[in-house]
Amino acid sequence: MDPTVSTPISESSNITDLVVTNRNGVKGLSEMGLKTLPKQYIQPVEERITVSNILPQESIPIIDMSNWDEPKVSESICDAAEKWGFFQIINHGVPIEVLENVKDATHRFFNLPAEEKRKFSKENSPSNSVRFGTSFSPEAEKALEWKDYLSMFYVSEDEASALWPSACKDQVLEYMKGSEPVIQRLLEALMKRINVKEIDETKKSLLMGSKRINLNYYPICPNPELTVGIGRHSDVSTLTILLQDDIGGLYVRGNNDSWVHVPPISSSLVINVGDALQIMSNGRYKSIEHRVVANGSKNRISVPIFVNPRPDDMIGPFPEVLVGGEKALYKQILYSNYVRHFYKKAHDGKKTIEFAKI
Ligand SMILES: O=C(O)CCC(=O)C(=O)O
Ligand SMILES: [Fe+2]
Repeated sequence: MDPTVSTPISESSNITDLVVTNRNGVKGLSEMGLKTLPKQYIQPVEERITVSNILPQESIPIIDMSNWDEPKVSESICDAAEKWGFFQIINHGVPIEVLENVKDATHRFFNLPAEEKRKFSKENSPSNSVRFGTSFSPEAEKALEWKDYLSMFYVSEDEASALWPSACKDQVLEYMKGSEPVIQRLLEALMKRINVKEIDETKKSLLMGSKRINLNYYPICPNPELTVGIGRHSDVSTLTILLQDDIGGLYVRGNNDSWVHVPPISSSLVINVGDALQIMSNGRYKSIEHRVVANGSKNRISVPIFVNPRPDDMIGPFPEVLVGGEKALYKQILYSNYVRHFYKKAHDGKKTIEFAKI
């Protein structure tokens, strides 16, 4: 072959090697300036977001938490969690500076040279609890997602200080610490409505016994309409606290086949119910499908904290919810088995929860 004629990268079968195996990430691909989307990223038509299935007039609730001890604030939180499973909070008490710092830290990490980020890939990472990767589960996916991520499971402050990337660890830890009071308040309000009057140590473990934080990076995409940033899924958390930048692109399942945009609101946090809370509340609070579009002109970031049970907790509907004779919809399952089931397949809407159904 004439060595001066190189194969256009978009036609190359080496895309998966470049992005996934060699850990350059989709950011590495994006920065090569390719003009068309590689076929590995082309989603089936039904998975793409088009104008025709968006409801522009709808929006998820926005809740002002400045007077969080007033009953009407708790009521709005519970109503939003029951009706939407998704809402935004403002005046939540996490300092703006902490939020800005974690966004800067996210850019700082992803702007590191590929060889620095690769130190945290599956095969190189100093710990199983820190992982740099791309897409969601590339081995199981028919079409890849246009996203890179750094995922960190929180074990302890010491472990985080020693093993998390120095480009972001301090800011990420501050954000996790700063969001603790609001997580506690949200869970207290949600528990009261379902008859759980006190969050004792056992409940605390089930509701917020472990945390995972992800830094998501969605680079500029040549044909955003043909792919997704993240495919349809619900989270496996009890609650997710999501910080997004000012670019937008997160959509939440509305009625029927429609999708509702979550517009960025400066200094707000997006809260959503995850599968674990749906199970514990016996379906009273519902985890809702959501997805992220790819963007043709801007690099987007988001930073979700997944508030989870501990991996070795057994989860199921709380006895307090069933006390009036309500039938349990879900069985008792080991949380780590549930999570394993989630990660071993591609994103597939709300199918994971079938695993827990009676
Ligand atoms: O980037 C977003 O807005 C949402 C991210 C998300 O849904 C997730 O990481 O589970
Ligand atoms: Fe999510």
